[in-house]
Amino acid sequence: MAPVEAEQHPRTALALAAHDASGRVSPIRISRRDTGDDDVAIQILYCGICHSDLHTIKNEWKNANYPVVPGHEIAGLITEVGKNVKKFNVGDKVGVGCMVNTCQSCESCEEGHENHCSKIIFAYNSHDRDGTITYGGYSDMVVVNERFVIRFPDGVPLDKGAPLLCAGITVYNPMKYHGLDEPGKHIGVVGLGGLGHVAVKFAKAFGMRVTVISTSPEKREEAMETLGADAFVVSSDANQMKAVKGTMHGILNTASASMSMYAYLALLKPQGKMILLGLPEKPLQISAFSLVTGGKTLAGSCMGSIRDTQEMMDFAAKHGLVADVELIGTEEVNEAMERLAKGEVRYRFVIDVGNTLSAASLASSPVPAL
Ligand SMILES: NC(=O)C1=CN([C@@H]2O[C@H](COP(=O)(O)OP(=O)(O)OC[C@H]3O[C@@H](n4cnc5c(N)ncnc54)[C@H](OP(=O)(O)O)[C@@H]3O)[C@@H](O)[C@H]2O)C=CC1
Ligand SMILES: O=C/C=C/c1ccc(O)c(O)c1
Ligand SMILES: [Zn+2]
Ligand SMILES: [Zn+2]
Repeated sequence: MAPVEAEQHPRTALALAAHDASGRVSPIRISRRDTGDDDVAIQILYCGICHSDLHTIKNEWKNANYPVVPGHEIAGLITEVGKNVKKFNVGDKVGVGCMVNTCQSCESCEEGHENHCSKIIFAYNSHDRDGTITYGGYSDMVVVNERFVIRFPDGVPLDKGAPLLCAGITVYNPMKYHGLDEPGKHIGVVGLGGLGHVAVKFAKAFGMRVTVISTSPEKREEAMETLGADAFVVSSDANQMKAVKGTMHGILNTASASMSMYAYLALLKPQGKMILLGLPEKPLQISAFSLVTGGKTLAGSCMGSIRDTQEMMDFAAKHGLVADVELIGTEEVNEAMERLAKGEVRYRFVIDVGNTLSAASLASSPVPAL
């Protein structure tokens, strides 16, 4: 379907958009739809920067529909509700994650696993029902069907809670559905970034033993002392890897780049499971022997349903679990993207949209209309 020009929508909003595969964003004026009967309008205050945003704007997945306005860790306040809206009121603290609609009638949708709907509409870079391309949370407002809106529980702050809307649910979901939420079990977390660091926190909240497997020796101290990991293994150190061989019930693999799976699969116990979460640009390298020997399972997991996302947020509130964030202004996003590409973030950049994305704050840079 050819994209319909988005300026047909009646409302204007400010946003940051990528226009090419350079990995950079710049201010833009976009349009948003009016608040429909089943919609809420949200003033966006914070938005996390997920590595998927970077994969997408660099066109690493070869599906970018420029201009791309990224952002699917959206937190803010409801400013308007449509006449059929039942769950929310003006002023409520809410969030929006990776999806903003699905078909609502297929088997996956009916079973409450709408994250697996083949007609899923992602928060950005996706064809919406009216043919326009969706724009994400690097923007001052958004209009979303209420079914795809998450309530922020008391005690979860909007800035540190925003990353839970993608990173949080993406790691919580496989823990819940693969039996990796049981006290005493040993879980490995590959990659200590946005997903990885919240995986450590959820696993500890479930009472598990957690080992981080990282390419970055400099993350050891923080992983163990601040995040609460029980052990830290540098993947390039054969002795360290050997010491934990065959000890893990499960591994969450959050690496954003391609890798050889051999040494990582060797860390699993017989019948252990590795769950792939990372979506690298290039294929992974794997030998059948790594799986067949020991009867191991290699699985994938994609985000989580709206029901599970709300459950995860409520669990986070109960356990005082939030992301470790570096709060940045809109003018720092391009530098943040460069640091994210190098694995330098501790551990999630969150854009302070409410305080730094306004026509006045962008006055020094031209804001082209789309
Ligand atoms: N399945 C799903 O539903 C979702 C998938 N994703 C995907 O998950 C991945 C991670 O996202 P996010 O946590 O935001 O990214 P981050 O960049 O924050 O973290 C990724 C981490 O991967 C590790 N890493 C990087 N390169 C390599 C490598 N060559 N070998 C091993 N480890 C490596 C680094 O950790 P260290 O320094 O510790 O080695 C890095 O910090 C992305 O590909 C993203 O697109 C994201 C959300 C949802
Ligand atoms: O950050 C989350 C992205 C998840 C995702 C999963 C599957 C897929 O095809 C995507 O384009 C994104
Ligand atoms: Zn994401
Ligand atoms: Zn569906």
